[in-house]
Amino acid sequence: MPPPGERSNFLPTSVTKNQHQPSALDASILGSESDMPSQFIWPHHERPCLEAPQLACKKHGVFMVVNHGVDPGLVDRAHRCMDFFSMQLCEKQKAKRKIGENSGYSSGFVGSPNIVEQYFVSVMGQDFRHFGKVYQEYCEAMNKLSMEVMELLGLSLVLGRAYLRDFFQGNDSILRLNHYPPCPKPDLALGTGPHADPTALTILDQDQVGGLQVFADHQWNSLTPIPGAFVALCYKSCLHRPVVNNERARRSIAYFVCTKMNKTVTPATALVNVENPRIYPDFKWATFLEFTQKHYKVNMKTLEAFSNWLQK
Ligand SMILES: O=C(O)CCC(=O)C(=O)O
Ligand SMILES: [Fe+2]
Repeated sequence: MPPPGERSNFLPTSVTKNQHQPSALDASILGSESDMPSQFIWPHHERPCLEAPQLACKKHGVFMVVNHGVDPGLVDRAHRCMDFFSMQLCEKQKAKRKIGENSGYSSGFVGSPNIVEQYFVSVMGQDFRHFGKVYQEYCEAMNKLSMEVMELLGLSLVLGRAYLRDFFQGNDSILRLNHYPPCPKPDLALGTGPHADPTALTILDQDQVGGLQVFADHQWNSLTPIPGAFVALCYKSCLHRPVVNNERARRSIAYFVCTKMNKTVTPATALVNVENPRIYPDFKWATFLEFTQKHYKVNMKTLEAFSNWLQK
């Protein structure tokens, strides 16, 4: 683990859905096709800005998503429902995650219709249907947004708009609600500790308390919350850690985009060549998830460790 260095404020690149700017892709692909029929040319004002995700992913693996169209009222309701954490422990323990299982008190799976709502009702009872409905709706909004981000990432990798969106269609993504109570000795505690998410893309909404730090340019940098903006962590997502403080509780909602459980994860053939040979063997997402839940605590070397484990 890299040693914690100086902390500074870090402003990641922003990406907006409707930024009215020419992009690298516009210039290199559309510009060279002089005889392209007009219906295939992306109207200038609708072209996405690709520099931001390209730069962010190559450099530090984190960018902000603004102008995303997610209802701020829904994000607000999702945060208010986290008052769940103020309930008696015995109440919360009704949803306790069991060893070897992936859903429970602190994480839940999204996939089939109403699975989140049903989950809340089945483990907590009918009184919690409202929570379930809010998080169901939140997951659906995150799923829509994450597929739009996947389109941008696909374009930025010159794979085309559909490639990654199709790859993650019908995904078995995960929602995690994080609650960090105030800590009398914040210097001795570290939220969940430094880690890199093992999933393809994380869309995180942190409240305005602040505490998320990312490791970039050889130091820990605080990611100051921007109202209405989501933090996106992508590809081999950067090392990050939530830190706690001694005054205010802090909350965040993380949506981890995963493929379908039984999907074979394999590199896009268009990206593999002699200069860029493949590094990891094919695997099923379910096997990787099992590895991270039962055999290995995620860190920066998770994929290498998984790859070795698979080939044993
Ligand atoms: O709470 C945060 O800001 C980050 C949470 C996080 O990194 C995670 O849940 O994986
Ligand atoms: Fe994380």
